[in-house]
Amino acid sequence: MKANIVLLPGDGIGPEVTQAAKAALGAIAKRFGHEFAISEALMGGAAIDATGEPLPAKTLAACQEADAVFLGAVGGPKWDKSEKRPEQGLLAIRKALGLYANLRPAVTHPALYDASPIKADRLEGVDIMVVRELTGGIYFGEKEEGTDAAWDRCAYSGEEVDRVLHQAARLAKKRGGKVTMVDKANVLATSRLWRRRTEALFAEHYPELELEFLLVDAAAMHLLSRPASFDVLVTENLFGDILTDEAAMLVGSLGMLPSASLGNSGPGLFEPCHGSAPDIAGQDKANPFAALLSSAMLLELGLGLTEEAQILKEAVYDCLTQGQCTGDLGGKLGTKAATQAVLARII
Ligand SMILES: NC(=O)C1=CN([C@@H]2O[C@H](COP(=O)(O)OP(=O)(O)OC[C@H]3O[C@@H](n4cnc5c(N)ncnc54)[C@H](O)[C@@H]3O)[C@@H](O)[C@H]2O)C=CC1
Ligand SMILES: CC(C)CC(=O)C(=O)O
Ligand SMILES: [Mg+2]
Repeated sequence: MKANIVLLPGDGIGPEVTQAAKAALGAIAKRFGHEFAISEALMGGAAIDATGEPLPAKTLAACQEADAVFLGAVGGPKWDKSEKRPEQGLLAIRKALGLYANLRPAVTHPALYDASPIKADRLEGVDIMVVRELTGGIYFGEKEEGTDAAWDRCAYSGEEVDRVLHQAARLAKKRGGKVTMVDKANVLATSRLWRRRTEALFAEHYPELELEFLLVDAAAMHLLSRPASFDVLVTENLFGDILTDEAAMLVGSLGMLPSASLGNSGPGLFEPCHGSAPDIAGQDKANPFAALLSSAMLLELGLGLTEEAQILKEAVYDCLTQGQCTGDLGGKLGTKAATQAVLARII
């Protein structure tokens, strides 16, 4: 097949892990005879430096015309005090492409049990699909920032809630048949909206699914004490952001968590859950597997190439089984060598 893929390397370790993704997509294309036109565009801090904007119009236009988009990571101390922030570009592209559902799978693997701070017996069989609402809530509300006071508005419409709930329910039907909805309904009005919409929507459309409600503080605890009891976890933007970094440590490292951001039409955006990791940037230390697993999601969910995605995932997991991984997982390989180990299993 022919596909137009746009890469947004971004900042910090973003370009390092994007190189890994590019190499893997190239290797898959070669093995299966696909023609992937892979191009790169400016995004985040790199784009601010070059153009003054975190998401230049040219970049957005290229993404809108693409079949799929891959993003490394954006941000870093260099831009933390600047008027325009790299992260604004990330929020803007998610909004512009209508990517309201962010799928973040957290799946444990026996080869990584030692890398997790959680006891191995709790990690057996953990396979959680977090569905994070991505274009609403407090990240997108009005804000005011004064020297002595500041506020952020958190707002959701029923429609915004329903569409991501449908996405979560459809996934649960194909998986273990359970949905956990996480909110703070004992305090927040928006959470009470989420709860009412969830009760009504599941009663009407998905009565066959098991439905669980958890308050977010307790959910953070249950994720560690009984992670294997979760199937699909659906939640609002802020809670999903936080809980998925926690879930990454069930797997063993933030460098292991991939994601797919999807809307109703147009290209999906595929990105590791981690940030630009300034503390290890430029040192060949970044774990490229979250980026490679995000590339597998791009192949499967972005381009419909299921077999190709499976080959890439198996290559990553085989490396893990053989201990061929980066330092965050207890391995000895650098980013480039870990990527090569995966590529050697694809060709
Ligand atoms: N999607 C994105 O572009 C995101 C961007 N950010 C931005 O990234 C910058 C740094 O944020 P932090 O809070 O430090 O979060 P971070 O996710 O960049 O790093 C947190 C910790 O995890 C480690 N880590 C992250 N990815 C890793 C990988 N692939 N391999 C090995 N270790 C890895 C880092 O070294 C660091 O110790 C900030 O500017 C933040 O706004 C943060 C999260 C997501
Ligand atoms: C700019 C932030 C919302 C990025 C982030 O932490 C994430 O998407 O996980
Ligand atoms: Mg995050």
